[in-house]
This record gives sequence, structure tokens and C-alpha cells, in this order.
Amino acid sequence: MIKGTNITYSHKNFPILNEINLTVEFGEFLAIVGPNGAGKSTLLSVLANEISIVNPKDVLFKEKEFKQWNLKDLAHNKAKFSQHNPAEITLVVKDVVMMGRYPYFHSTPSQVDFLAVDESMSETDVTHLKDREYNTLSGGEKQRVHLARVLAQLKNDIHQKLMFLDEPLNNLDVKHQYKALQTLKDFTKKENSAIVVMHDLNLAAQFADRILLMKNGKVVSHGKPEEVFEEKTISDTYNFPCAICKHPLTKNPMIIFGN
Ligand SMILES: Nc1ncnc2c1ncn2[C@@H]1O[C@H](COP(=O)(O)OP(=O)(O)OP(=O)(O)O)[C@@H](O)[C@H]1O
Repeated sequence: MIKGTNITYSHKNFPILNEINLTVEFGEFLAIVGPNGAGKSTLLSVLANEISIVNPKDVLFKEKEFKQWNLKDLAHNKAKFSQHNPAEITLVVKDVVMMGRYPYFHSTPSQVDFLAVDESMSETDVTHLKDREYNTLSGGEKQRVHLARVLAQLKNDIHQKLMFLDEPLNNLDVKHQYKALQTLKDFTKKENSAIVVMHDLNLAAQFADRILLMKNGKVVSHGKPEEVFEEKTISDTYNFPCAICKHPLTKNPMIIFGN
């Protein structure tokens, strides 16, 4: 689906990413984790073609460089949920979600676009807010509106799509964190893929197929949750003690930080 080879990136001579290799397969949910400043968001931006790298051949999406893609096709095949959105958007909620459909129509949305918006608002539980001014929403509600917008962008008949999400769980309460992750899991079960930057290691262990653990712009470990979530690796990477046991219900690794 997407392949990164020796991805190296510096900003004004400040090295941020150092020879990162990764492959995300069709149907895979990859969680990128690691301490603050590890380079997670930068890596996601490089993979999503938001930041240019010296050698564009280092990132191949569906075996093509991004510059080989038609922009409209690209917008139908991949979407990104960003950590930072404009503070002010003077639209009502359903129109913000409709922004995700802009790659599909010129001036007037079709029934298909309205349906995609309705479905996405239902998936992130914002249907009851659809006529509210976006600017009056709470932080978590705004976050769910943007998630709906990104989901709406990829509602089409194309197979094997890719969603990038940078800390999508910020500001969400527990129920909505689980609902968002379940929606992403359902998306990946249909041969689509998701690359998600997240801080909650236990949620990553529960939902991700594979984990990419980063520190100082490098990959520390990459593999299944039970391979990556190992006591010494995690406490060394975060420079904080932890214990790891099996979750009593899910049997996934459960990380408990602190002494
Ligand atoms: N435009 C920039 N100019 C200078 N330094 C930058 C720039 N962008 C990122 N950095 C630095 O690169 C490093 C990686 O940043 P990045 O945002 O990718 O980390 P992160 O792992 O996503 O962190 P966090 O968990 O705090 O969101 C940080 O030290 C950051 O300060």
C-alpha cells in the first residue's frame, strides 16, 4: 500500500527523521507511537505527501511516487486528519463535513455526497450537531466533525484506500475514543489501511495490527503489539518505568506506567 525507504528529513540542518523504513500493507492498521518530539507527526506528513523530501522515490503509494498521481485520484485514495485545524470556520457542521466531498463535485453536491456526509456524521456521532455553528462546538465535538470530514472524503467505490490520522483521539471522551478506533478498524477490515499517530499505548495495543515505536527521529521497534511492547524497550524509550502484563479481557499487552 505504502512503502518508505530510508526516509531522512531535516529542517534547516536540524535532523528530524533518520533513515526510516516501513511498509504498510492493505488492510493494516499501523499505530505510530513514541515520546514527544520523536518525529511521529513529521513522518506522517512525509508519508502523506505534505512535506517534500530530497528523494521523492523514497515514498511509494500503491507503487507510484506521489508526483505520478493525478491530484483528484489521490484525494479519492488517501486522506489525512491533522492535529491542527483552523481555529475559526464560519460554517455549520454539515458544511464542514461536506468539505471532505470537495474532490467530488464542482459547485453542487450530489445525493451521493449528501449520503456520504450523513453516514460520516453518524459514524462520529455528530448528526445531532449538524446545523450548529462549528465555532460554537466544544474541543471534542470539533475533533469529531473533522474526523467525519476525513471519513466523508474516502467514501467511494475505490479499493484499498489509506487514511493518515495525527492524534485523532485528542479531546475525545472514552466512549468516543473507542467509537473512533472501531470506525477505523472497520475501515481497515475492508482492505483499506490506516496510519495513526497516537499516545495511548494500551489503545494502540488493542486496535493496531502493527506498531512503529520511534525516538529521536529513528525507529526503535516495529512489529506486532506483543513484539514491540516489551518492558525494557518501552521504559528505555520513554525514560520512565513501566510494567507490562496481559489485558485480562482482550489478552493484548497492557502497559502500566510508574513504579
Ligand atoms: N518546522 C520545524 N522547525 C524546527 N523544528 C521542527 C519543525 N518541525 C518539527 N520540528 C522538530 O522536530 C522534532 C519532531 O517533531 P514532531 O512534531 O514530528 O514530533 P512528534 O513525535 O509528533 O511529537 P509530539 O508527540 O510532541 O506531537 C521535534 O523536536 C520538533 O521540535
